[in-house]
Amino acid sequence: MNGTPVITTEKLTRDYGNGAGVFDVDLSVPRGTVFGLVGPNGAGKTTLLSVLAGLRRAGSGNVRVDTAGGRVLLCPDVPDFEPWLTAAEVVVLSAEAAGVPVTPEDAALALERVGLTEAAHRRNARFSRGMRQRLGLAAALVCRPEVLILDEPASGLDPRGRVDVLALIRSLREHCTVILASHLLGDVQRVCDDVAVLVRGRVVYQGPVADIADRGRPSAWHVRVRGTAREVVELLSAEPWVTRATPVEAEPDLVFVEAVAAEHGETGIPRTLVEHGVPLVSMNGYEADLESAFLSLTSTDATDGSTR
Ligand SMILES: Nc1ncnc2c1ncn2[C@@H]1O[C@H](COP(=O)(O)OP(=O)(O)OP(=O)(O)O)[C@@H](O)[C@H]1O
Repeated sequence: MNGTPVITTEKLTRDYGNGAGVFDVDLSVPRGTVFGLVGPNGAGKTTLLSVLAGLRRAGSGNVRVDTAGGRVLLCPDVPDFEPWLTAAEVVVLSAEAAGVPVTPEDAALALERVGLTEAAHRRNARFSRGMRQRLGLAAALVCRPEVLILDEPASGLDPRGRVDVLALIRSLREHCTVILASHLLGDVQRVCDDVAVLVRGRVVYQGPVADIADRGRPSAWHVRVRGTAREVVELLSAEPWVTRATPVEAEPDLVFVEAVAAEHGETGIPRTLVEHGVPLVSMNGYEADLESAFLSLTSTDATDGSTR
C-alpha cells in the first residue's frame, strides 16, 4: 500500500572509527515515493545505501525491508558494462544475472522507458555518460525492483541531461519505490517527495521536501512601495511583530523589514500597508530557499542527531 514504510531502520550504525560511518539512523521510507538522501561529501550516504541494499553489514541496529519478493537493487552512479555488449544485451544479461525471466519485449520495454530504443542494438562502448546512466536504469528496471536505490544518479551530467534523468527517475515511482542519494539539493527538490538529511553520519532532518524548504522561509523582506521608505518605516516600526524596519540606502522606495516569524510578516506587512493606503509594489524574501535551509541544518550546531 502506498505511503506505508517499505524500508525502516532502527538505530542503524556502521562505525568505521575516527567519527566516520553512520550512527543511530532511524529511517522510514514510504512506499511508492522517491526518497532523497542528501548530505555533504563524506556524510555517509553511500554507506547507508549499501547497508539498505544488503551490500554492507550494519555494525548494530536493524533494517526492515517490507517487500513481497525482497527485490532491492542498487544502481551505482556511472554503471560500467563490457564495451562490446549492445544496450539490449546488457539489459537481458542483467535480468538473467538476477534470475528474472526476461523476453525480448521486456528488454525493449525497459529500454523504451529510459529513452534508449534507438540505441538498443548499438554497442555501449561509445555511449555518453548520460546514456550509460540510462542504460544502468534500464538494466535495473528489467529486474522489476520493488525498491531501486540510486547513488548520485545525475552526477557529471550537463544541465539538460540532468533534467532528463531526474524526470525519468520521478516517473519511476509508478513502478517502484526509489531511494536516491545526492549532495545536490536542487536535484532532490526536483524529484523527491521525502528527504533525509545526513550530516557526519547522523540524520538531522527527515520529512517532506516541502517542509525543509519551509524551514528556510524568510522572516525578513525587501519591501518596495509606491511612496517613501521613511513613511513605511514609521508605520511598520509601530507594529509589535516587527523586529526591525530600516530604509535601504540609495533606494528611496525600498525598506528592509524583519519580523518575529515568517507568518507575521507575510500577512502583517501587506495588511499594514493596505490599512494606511500605501501601495505595495513588491515584497521579496531575504535569503531563503532550500539551500539556506540545508545550510542551517548542516551547520555545526544542527548535528545533534535530532529528527522531526
Ligand atoms: N570501507 C570503509 N572503511 C573506512 N572508512 C570508510 C569506508 N567507507 C567509507 N568510509 C568513510 O566513511 C565516511 C562516509 O563515507 P561515504 O562514502 O558513505 O559518504 P558519502 O556521503 O557517500 O560521500 P560522497 O558524497 O563523497 O560520496 C567517509 O569519511 C569515508 O571516508
